[in-house]
This record gives sequence, structure tokens and C-alpha cells, in this order.
Amino acid sequence: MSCDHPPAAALSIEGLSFSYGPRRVLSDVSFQVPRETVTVLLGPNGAGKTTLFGLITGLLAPQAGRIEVSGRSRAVEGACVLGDLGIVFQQPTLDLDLSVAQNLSYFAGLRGLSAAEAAEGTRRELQRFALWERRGEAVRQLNGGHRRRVEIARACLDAPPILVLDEPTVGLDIPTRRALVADLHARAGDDGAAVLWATHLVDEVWPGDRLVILDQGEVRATGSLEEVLAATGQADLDAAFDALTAAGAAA
Ligand SMILES: Nc1ncnc2c1ncn2[C@@H]1O[C@H](COP(=O)(O)OP(=O)(O)OP(=O)(O)O)[C@@H](O)[C@H]1O
Repeated sequence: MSCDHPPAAALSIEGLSFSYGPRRVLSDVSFQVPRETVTVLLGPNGAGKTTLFGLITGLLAPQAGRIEVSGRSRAVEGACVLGDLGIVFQQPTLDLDLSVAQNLSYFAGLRGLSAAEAAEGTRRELQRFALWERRGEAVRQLNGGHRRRVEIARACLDAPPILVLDEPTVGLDIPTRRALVADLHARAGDDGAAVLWATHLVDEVWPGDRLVILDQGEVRATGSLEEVLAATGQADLDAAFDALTAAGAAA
């Protein structure tokens, strides 16, 4: 087997810049998200991760640069290219008064799934997270970790080829974080999804992940863990992250 060519990019970001009024928060950001891989977008608070997600998911209009989803240009083909994306935003977006199943079926309708597809996806995803027995409960009754699982289940209802998640583990305890990180790796490794995962926690990086280190709106490093360590001359990712980010440099 040849390893010369990385898998084709599912998501491609090229020369993206963005300003809120006079304030520039992303500068010439470029990277690729390959299939069958978890790409970790690692950056401290305020690095620009959520702004970048806003651009990828169509909440914000790009001011400069290109976004391609499955090889299709957002600028040329418009919002329809977003159909390949499963999205989990940083802020929870479930309706707390609806049941778990109602939250999923409402979303399935928005995605244009047939009743059979919605039922199949709901069963598959809720069983995956051991939440099938709780499908009739109001989301309000679930703890934070289970709510996050429901959001991921909802994003994965129609098994989208690309998953983008903005700090989905914030506020969760360590076992829950570990379980969610493992699930996202299974979706890449076993199911072949391209996963873009934003976090500021270096302990969520697994060997084999690709890294994009963002700080103050600029990409400081990309590549495998080994490549980032070699580029920085550091022994571990904690030290490399500190060396590459302004907060680390100032500490
Ligand atoms: N609507 C807005 N108007 C003006 N400035 C904004 C707006 N949203 C974000 N910013 C600023 O843009 C910069 C990048 O913010 P962003 O939320 O994208 O970073 P982040 O990496 O997601 O941070 P965090 O990890 O804290 O969520 C920050 O300095 C933030 O204050």
C-alpha cells in the first residue's frame, strides 16, 4: 500500500480572512480536512475558531478566500454545498421541552429525510449512544453529556460525510469528554467521515490526528503531531502549543 498521497480533502479552506468592522480576526487562513481523519483545530480562547466555523457553516459571509465542501465551491454553488456537513455548534441548540426523538425528527424534516430514513437514523444514532430507551424523555431531563450526545446524534442522522464540531466537549467531565472524543474518532476511522473538531484542550488530540494550530487569527502550524513537534523542536504537544501561541509565549 502506498502512503505517498494523503486522502482527498473533504473540506478545503484557502486564504480565508475575516474582520468584524475594523477588527481583523482571521488572516489568510488555509488548511485542508481529509476524509477518514480527525483534524483538530487547536487554538486558545479568541483565536478565531468560532468565526471560522461561522464561515464554514454559512452563518457568516466570507470576505476573502475560498471554501470548498466535497470539492464544490461555496461561492459558486451557494448554500447547497452545506448539505454534506453535519454541524455541532458551540452553543447548544436543542429544544429542551421537546423529547429526544422529537428534536431528531424535527431536524430530519429540515434535512429533507423521508420518514423511513429519519426512523432508521434515529434508531442507529440513539442506540450508538445508549440513549434509545430515553428517546421519549424531554431533553431538559438529560445531563449535559447526554444533551451533547443528542446534538451529535442529530448532526449524524443522515451520516454526513463531513462533521464539523465547535468545542463540543466544553463543560463536560473527563469521562464524558473521553467518550465523545472516542466516538468522533470512530466516525472518522470506522465510518470514513472527515471530522473537523475545534478545541483548546491538547489532551483531546490522538496520535494520527491532523492538527491545525490557530492563534490570533493566523495558522501557526499544520500537519501530524510528529510534524508539529519537529517544526517546533518540542517534546510534546503542550510545549509545542505554548511555543506557537501568544499566550504561551507571554507566560
Ligand atoms: N460578533 C463579533 N463582533 C466583534 N468581535 C467579535 C465577534 N465575535 C467574535 N469577536 C472577536 O473575534 C475574535 C475571535 O473570536 P472567536 O469567538 O472566533 O474565537 P474562538 O477561538 O472561538 O474563542 P473561544 O475559544 O473563546 O470560543 C475574538 O477576539 C472575539 O472577541
